[in-house]
Amino acid sequence: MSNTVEFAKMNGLGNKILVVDMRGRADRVAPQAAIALAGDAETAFDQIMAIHDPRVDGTDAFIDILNCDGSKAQACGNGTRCVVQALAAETGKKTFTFQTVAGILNAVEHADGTISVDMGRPVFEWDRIPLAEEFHDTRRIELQIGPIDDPVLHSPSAMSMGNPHAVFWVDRDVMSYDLARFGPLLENHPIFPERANITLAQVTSRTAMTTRTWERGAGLTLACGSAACAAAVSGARTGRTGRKVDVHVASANPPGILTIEWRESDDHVVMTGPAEWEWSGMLDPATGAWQRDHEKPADGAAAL
Ligand SMILES: N[C@@H](CCC[C@H](N)C(=O)O)C(=O)O
Repeated sequence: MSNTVEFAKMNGLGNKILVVDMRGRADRVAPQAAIALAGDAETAFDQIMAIHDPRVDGTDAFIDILNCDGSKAQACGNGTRCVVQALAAETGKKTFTFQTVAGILNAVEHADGTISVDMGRPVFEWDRIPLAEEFHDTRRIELQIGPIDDPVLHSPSAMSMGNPHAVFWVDRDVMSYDLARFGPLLENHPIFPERANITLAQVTSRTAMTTRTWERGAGLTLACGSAACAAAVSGARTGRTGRKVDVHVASANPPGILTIEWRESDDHVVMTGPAEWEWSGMLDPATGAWQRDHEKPADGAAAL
């Protein structure tokens, strides 16, 4: 293979991530390369996190995020934790500042290996989420699915965490809903002009909830970090929870929790959770051709 770059296959609670090192280059991972990598069982991923040279002073990198359908995403919480783990292993640094199309993100790797990402401020205005119609109060928008007089899901909270989210509040186990069927209909509903990530959330206490997400551009994934942030913020915003919540991601594998705090002091949302390196290799960002390199290092640390 010519024209190759290093990449790492990683995951955040099972959310499949390819961290691709595009530093020192002017091109980007081509959407057709992403689609080819997504279609191969070994490199199948939910998001690519492409690390580019910094574009503004004071940042460590610009991160370009692609979904497995080749579309761009503005935010990816689980993927950002993977980038932090990979760069921390490479550099020994513990704190990072990244630029994404949605803005600047600060992140830190803690001594226990968990990673916190400051995901920024949530956005609630209907035209900035964006929604196609004016809603004065986006804590509960008019949208339902199923029989008109007995909807299966209805009245989600809508918001942007850099990317658009709708959170449906449910009383039953989130795994008991046919999200594979409803997800695509809701993701592509005309109310969401840029599509949306669709989450089911069951609140279990003032400090805990369980979620499951159909991701825009990726479908059913094992975990979604920005959706966990959206669910936690929407829980607090609608009075269902306090501002610090343990989000149990129902389908996560390995099982796990994301702790989300919507800080009163500065309105920022901080997500804390794990990241895991699986293996590394080289890929061609134009075509998606790839080959595997390293086996897992003894200390389990990420390696690009
Ligand atoms: N898995 C991600 C979310 C990725 C982006 C999303 N599919 C979108 O298009 O907005 C996460 O952990 O946040």
